[in-house]
Amino acid sequence: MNTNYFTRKHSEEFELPISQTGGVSNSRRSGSSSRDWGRPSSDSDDGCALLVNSTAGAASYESLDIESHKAEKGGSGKQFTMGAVLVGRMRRVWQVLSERSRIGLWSLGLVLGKLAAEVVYYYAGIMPSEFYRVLGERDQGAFGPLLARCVGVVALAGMSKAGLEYASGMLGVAMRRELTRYTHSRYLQGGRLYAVVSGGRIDNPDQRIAQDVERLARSAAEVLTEVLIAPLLIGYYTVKCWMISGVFGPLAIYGYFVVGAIATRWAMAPIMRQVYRQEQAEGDFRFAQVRVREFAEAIAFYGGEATERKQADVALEQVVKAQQRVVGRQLGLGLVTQVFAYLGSTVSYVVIGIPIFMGIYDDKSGTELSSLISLSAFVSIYLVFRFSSVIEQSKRLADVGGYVTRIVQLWEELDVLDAEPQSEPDAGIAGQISAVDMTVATPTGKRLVVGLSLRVKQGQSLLITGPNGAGKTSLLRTLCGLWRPLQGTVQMRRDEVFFLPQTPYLPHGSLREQISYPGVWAGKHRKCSDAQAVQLLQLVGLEQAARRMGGSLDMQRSALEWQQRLSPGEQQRLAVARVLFWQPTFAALDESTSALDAAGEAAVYGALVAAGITLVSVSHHAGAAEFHQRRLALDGQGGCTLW
Ligand SMILES: Nc1ncnc2c1ncn2[C@@H]1O[C@H](COP(=O)(O)OP(=O)(O)OP(=O)(O)O)[C@@H](O)[C@H]1O
Repeated sequence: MNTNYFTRKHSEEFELPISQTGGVSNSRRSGSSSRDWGRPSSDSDDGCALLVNSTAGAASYESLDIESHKAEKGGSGKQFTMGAVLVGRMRRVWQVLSERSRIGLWSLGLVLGKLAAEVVYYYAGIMPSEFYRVLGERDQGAFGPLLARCVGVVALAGMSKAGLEYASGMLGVAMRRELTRYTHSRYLQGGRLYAVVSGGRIDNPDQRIAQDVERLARSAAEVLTEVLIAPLLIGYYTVKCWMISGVFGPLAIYGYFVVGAIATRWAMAPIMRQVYRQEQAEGDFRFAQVRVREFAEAIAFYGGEATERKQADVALEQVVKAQQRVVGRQLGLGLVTQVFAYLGSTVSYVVIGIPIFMGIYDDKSGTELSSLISLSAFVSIYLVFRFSSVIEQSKRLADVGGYVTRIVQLWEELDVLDAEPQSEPDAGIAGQISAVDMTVATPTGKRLVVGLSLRVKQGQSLLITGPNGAGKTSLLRTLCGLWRPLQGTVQMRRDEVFFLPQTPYLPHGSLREQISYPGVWAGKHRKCSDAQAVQLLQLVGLEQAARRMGGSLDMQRSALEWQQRLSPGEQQRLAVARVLFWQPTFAALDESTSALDAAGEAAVYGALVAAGITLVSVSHHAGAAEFHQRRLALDGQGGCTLW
């Protein structure tokens, strides 16, 4: 939530437009500035007027637009590159992970386990060379113990491999948990969720959190162990190779690796971009599926399945095309990595061939030479294998790069929001909501209410009316701090205003939790007692519905169940019970009783007023007027009348 939308001002700084007795209509006064609008009259200190200085308004909006553009560049503008930006983003992911000790422990355990396993693999690898020797020398006495050793080593190697897979899986899970928790802690706090979702600069944030993080964690856990262990093993096998084949062996293999690395780098670049796009298409596809599920009833009534199928197929095609592009780009990389891996065994024969043809092993017998060739082949093939494994990780690294980009982009967007100056949570004067010279506009820049000044004092409930699309909800959002005014200022105390949208929000939970949602409000943790719950349910006329649902206050139900088992009117009543529970100074009701019958609406408004809650309501129902002292009528042209 962009709480910086408020400018701190004291009430004495207000220069309010005239509000004559009986109200004032909008008056355009070309040529004068908002400061020329005169002083508040003695009996009324607020009013409503159209902004006159439209040039200033336009200039102000321009600057807002540029700001948001800058934010976009800073936030998600930098995308899927292989260069410094990606390295920086990967480092950031690592920082987040390394701050969590469990990740460090798992990684360390995995590296140690992998090293131990490598020792076992080494002994398994030199077995053929020993068999060559024992069989070549027809040493029957040594054959039995060698066979037993071989079975033991192979069993150990199998166990090591299975154990490592387990540890790598657990590391992936731990990484996922930490990355997701970190993202939650930044995304689900202080209005960030709304700002990201309504800002629209980050596609499918839910998919980034639910899917991309999981894929990143899984791939990264596998890549990580390979990459961490590679220098140790490469060093060890380089020395071994040197000892067997002299300096030419390692040199030949290192040269071979450099060529392979360059070819891989070249083949890898396009994949990351495609992985990023595939993830984006996956997110859109999933969103389409969720929407169809959410509106299943409406689609069934309309018989709209055929249209939905067409749209779902279109979304599927996007995913499939993106996936095909990824698979296509992987062909080139696969070719490079496979050729590199298979050519590796040939290189190993070159490595042993050089000292043999140079006559270095001329003194060896046939059996000794066979054993040496076998040992050398193992050592150099293993060295090549280590290099090719590093190169093969690049294939996974391309995926990791795509996932990292999507996740860190979301963090960067949150950084941008964090960097915006924040208003104090208690900005404003207790017991009033006020706006001065305020222009309300949609995020797309459409001006809905221009130059409005008003003050809602405690005990003076305000009813906002106007035709559809006039901007009533937008005005309420601005007064409650969800949107920033395009011009002018809004002052209110966030801990005084409780907002109820037209569509009630009933999350997973018990009836008690529904009443006391969000559980913490205005710095207070509160839980509804049994007696309170019964009283509130009576006040909003929900006793029967509660009985119908089993009468238990603590039975957990899914969000879908709440949606299905309570009618829209009953859901709205339950939401009103929440307001009565929290007893805020102000309740902002955005058509929150639109689904109630007339008697029910009167009863809940009566209960709210009796509880001493000042209402700022949007309603199309004539009956609502008697519960409000003041009225603001929007004309749909940017103007309004207050009386
Ligand atoms: N997030 C948004 N982005 C772009 N335009 C928006 C957004 N929210 C609202 N609008 C536009 O602003 C205008 C006013 O919408 P708003 O919901 O405030 O009207 P309203 O008076 O509450 O309408 P109704 O009586 O139908 O509820 C509409 O044209 C709407 O399309």
